[in-house]
Amino acid sequence: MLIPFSLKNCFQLLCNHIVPAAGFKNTAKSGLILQSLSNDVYQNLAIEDWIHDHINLEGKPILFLWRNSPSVVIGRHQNPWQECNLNLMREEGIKLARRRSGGGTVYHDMGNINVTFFTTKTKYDRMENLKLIMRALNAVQPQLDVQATKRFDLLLDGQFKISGTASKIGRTTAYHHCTLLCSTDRTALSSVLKSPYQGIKSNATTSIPSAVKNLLEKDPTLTCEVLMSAIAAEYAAYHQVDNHINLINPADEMVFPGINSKVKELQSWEWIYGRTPKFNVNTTFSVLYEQTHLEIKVFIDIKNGRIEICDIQAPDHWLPLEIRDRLNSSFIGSKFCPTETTLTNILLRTCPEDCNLHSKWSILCEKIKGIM
Ligand SMILES: Nc1ncnc2c1ncn2[C@@H]1O[C@H](COP(=O)(O)OC(=O)CCCC[C@@H]2CCSS2)[C@@H](O)[C@H]1O
Repeated sequence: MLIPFSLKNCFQLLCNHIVPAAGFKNTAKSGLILQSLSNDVYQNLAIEDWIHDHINLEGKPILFLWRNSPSVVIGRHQNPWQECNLNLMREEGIKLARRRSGGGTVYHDMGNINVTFFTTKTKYDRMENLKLIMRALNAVQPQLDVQATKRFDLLLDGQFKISGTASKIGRTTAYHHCTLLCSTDRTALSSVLKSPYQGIKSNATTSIPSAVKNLLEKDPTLTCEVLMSAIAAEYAAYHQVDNHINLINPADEMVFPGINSKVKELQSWEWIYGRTPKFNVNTTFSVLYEQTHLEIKVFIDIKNGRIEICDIQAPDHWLPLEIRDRLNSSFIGSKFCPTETTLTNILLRTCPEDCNLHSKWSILCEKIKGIM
């Protein structure tokens, strides 16, 4: 049963969960089922952080159900240039988010359900949570063949991934979150999770691609709504809590004090791109200039998302050495990002009056933007 949460009773409920150190009495007897009213990936990830940071989960686990508008969610230690097609995502308005948990990259849309299990660190048990999801699935469709793997994926018919797992373990609390593919756009999923960028070297965590399937393709009655209610019902039965799905608004500062600053941090360039482990790009491209093909070599070192070393090598007769060196050093410190303003300003700073050089540098800039 869905119960819209009034601000007052939501606050009350959450207060009951807030750590006693924050001055609130903790009187809640059992767990809680929450569902987000927002489809914004940053707001929903911020709710996870907020609960992780503020709530005393001792004897009171929380289940959080949420869905996002089209987004790609990378793991904490990943490289977005290696994992997805950033240009396509920009064109299609698909958000990019970096989560706090480790692991690989997944695609979310309204056909994908996210399930977060919050517990104390001692009660944290991913296999137990996956078994709960499997029981929920079998309760609505007993014929489904779903198995959990050693990596905590859920496989349909022994071969198609329908769920991926990640987790964050804090000092006292932990959460395990997983996806569940119900009716996701599989074409978008596979095109967006294909990186077109060549020559990247890094130690970042790499994703493990699998063949995926939607539960709705197996059985058209398995809609997101049906699956979310089934998971909530199974959770309520297992943890002996109310079968209410409490709807929460992650934009509500009254209920979640400090939530907006968490959202801002998750949306920031510094968190999404700047947290990428150090990497380099070593590539070559060909430029057509006055009917001749020129080979341009590029070597760029990127640290904290910014260019640390830049070595663009073009034939000397085409781009004088001195200019090339000036251009290379102008890049240092710039964000590795095609909308970075310094990319265009470099042009004016380096060769303010030379039209010929301007046009050559514009060509190079466009090519370099293409690898960002
Ligand atoms: N939504 C979704 N669900 C299941 N599998 C997916 C999904 N999107 C992509 N994939 C497949 O998984 C691999 C990556 O697998 P890999 O094992 O590398 O990574 C994961 O599974 C991470 C799961 C993170 C879950 C969090 C829960 C809330 S926020 S995100 C990818 O290349 C695709 O083949």
